Amino acid sequence: MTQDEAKKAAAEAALKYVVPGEVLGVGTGSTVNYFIDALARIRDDIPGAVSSSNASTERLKKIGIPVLDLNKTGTLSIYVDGADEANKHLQLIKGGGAALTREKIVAGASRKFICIADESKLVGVLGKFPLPIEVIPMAQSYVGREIVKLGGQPYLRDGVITDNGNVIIDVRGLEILDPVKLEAQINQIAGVVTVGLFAHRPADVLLLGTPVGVKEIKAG
Ligand SMILES: O=C[C@H](O)[C@H](O)[C@H](O)COP(=O)(O)O
Repeated sequence: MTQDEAKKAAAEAALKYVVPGEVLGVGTGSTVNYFIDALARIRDDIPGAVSSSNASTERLKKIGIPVLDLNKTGTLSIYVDGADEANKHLQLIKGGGAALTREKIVAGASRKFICIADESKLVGVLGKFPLPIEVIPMAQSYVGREIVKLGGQPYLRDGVITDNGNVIIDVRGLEILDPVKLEAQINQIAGVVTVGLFAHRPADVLLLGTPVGVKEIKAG
């Protein structure tokens, strides 16, 4: 099984969590793209979706699913999104596609967060994947210096501006032993919009595509 087939299998497995007649939250990335393709088959059951990026918005509109404003929908039943890394507590690193802030907002506004990924994303300790941080442009050097104090090596992601008009700093060299603490520490730095650590609000269900089928891991 290729990595793409594993992503697709995980994405298809998430369909069973979709509540007919209810608006859902949709994340961003190559795994979510498979989920959006799958949603096309049941689009008549879906009144609309809240999207975490301009890219997903375009894709949802193409298959005829209305994209709604989170300020008008209230709490969502489910949010489906991928991850760059996940641990067994379903804490995640996200933001490889620069959509982390809107993703964290929609995840926070949803009752259930279903994470879909291929099995390579499951790790013992988070931090091998460079940790993305969305930063207000004028603060990029300052935030970089503060990250060095925390033991990380900050790299500006070249040529990337987020959907919110900000920059991304990727942090290497962090072994994240206490994700909840590090998330709070980085989010405290002035100029940080948010860090791509989803530890305070981890996923509720992790669907992992493996060669022997989709493995479901639940929180707790
Ligand atoms: O900003 C992007 C998101 O956090 C994605 O969910 C994450 O990068 C995983 O993407 P993919 O499904 O392409 O591996």
